[in-house]
Amino acid sequence: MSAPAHAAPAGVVHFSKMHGAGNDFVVLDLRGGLAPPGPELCRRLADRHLGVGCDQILTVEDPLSEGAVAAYGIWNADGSRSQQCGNGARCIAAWLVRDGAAGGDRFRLDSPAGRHAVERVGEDRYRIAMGVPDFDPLRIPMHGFERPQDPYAAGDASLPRFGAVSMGNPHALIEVDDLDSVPVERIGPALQRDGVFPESVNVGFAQVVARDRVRLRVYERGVGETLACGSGACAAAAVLMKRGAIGRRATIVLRGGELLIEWPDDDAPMAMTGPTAFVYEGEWRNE
Ligand SMILES: N[C@@H](CCC[C@H](N)C(=O)O)C(=O)O
Repeated sequence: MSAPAHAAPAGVVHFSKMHGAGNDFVVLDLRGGLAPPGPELCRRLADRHLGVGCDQILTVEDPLSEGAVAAYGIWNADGSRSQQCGNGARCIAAWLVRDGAAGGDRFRLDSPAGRHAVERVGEDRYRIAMGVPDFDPLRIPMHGFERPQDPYAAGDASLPRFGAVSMGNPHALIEVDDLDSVPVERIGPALQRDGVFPESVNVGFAQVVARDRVRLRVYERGVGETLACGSGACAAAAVLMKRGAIGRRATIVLRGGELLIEWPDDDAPMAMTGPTAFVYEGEWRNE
């Protein structure tokens, strides 16, 4: 058995560079019980000038539950951990299919947020069951709106421009009229620092274009604005669908690509379908 990724033999770490709709990843194979990378190694790998460069580091790990083909872990570019990564889930699925470990076009994956049913629906396209969106402020977590009579907790339409939801990770959504003029770089970090979200938050800005089409930008926790955020697309769809602003099947248009989100009803798991891409294979010298 080889040594942990952050103490690899001769300081060499093999990785796959991938992206899903422009959200890019360094993928490390830690199956066989290899130790995960520490925050410092994640920051160095993610550095776009001095490292490989990516939004997230994803680890392929041994399954956590019976029937799953593998589990995956998620680290943001700043070294912090996350519980959910929609674009990452599709890329891990594609990685496992290429590896031969998936065993077919339908399989199950374990993530820190739970188990996901995966379906390969095209050469490089995957559909992932992303779980049931959770609007309970205590579980997002989001302070200040915990009482059941609060309009937010009740899912009331009286707060039409703001919403928050957990997709396993925390998301806030602000609906805007003109996405291109939103000061994403100012509002995103300000909301993340706000004590309302004790574990910080991924901040989405959505412009509804039609009942089945939404433009979205996301200022991600632990990264900054990315070209796409899969869980952010699900979160935006969840807030807008629950409010009735869009239908239950919608295309979310992100800066790096499009994701199809389907949520038949409030109690059903949400499904996200989108692209994956291998960019290159590499070796990182951990010196
Ligand atoms: N880009 C991801 C989300 C990655 C984690 C996020 N930044 C967090 O800290 O929760 C996606 O595609 O969902």
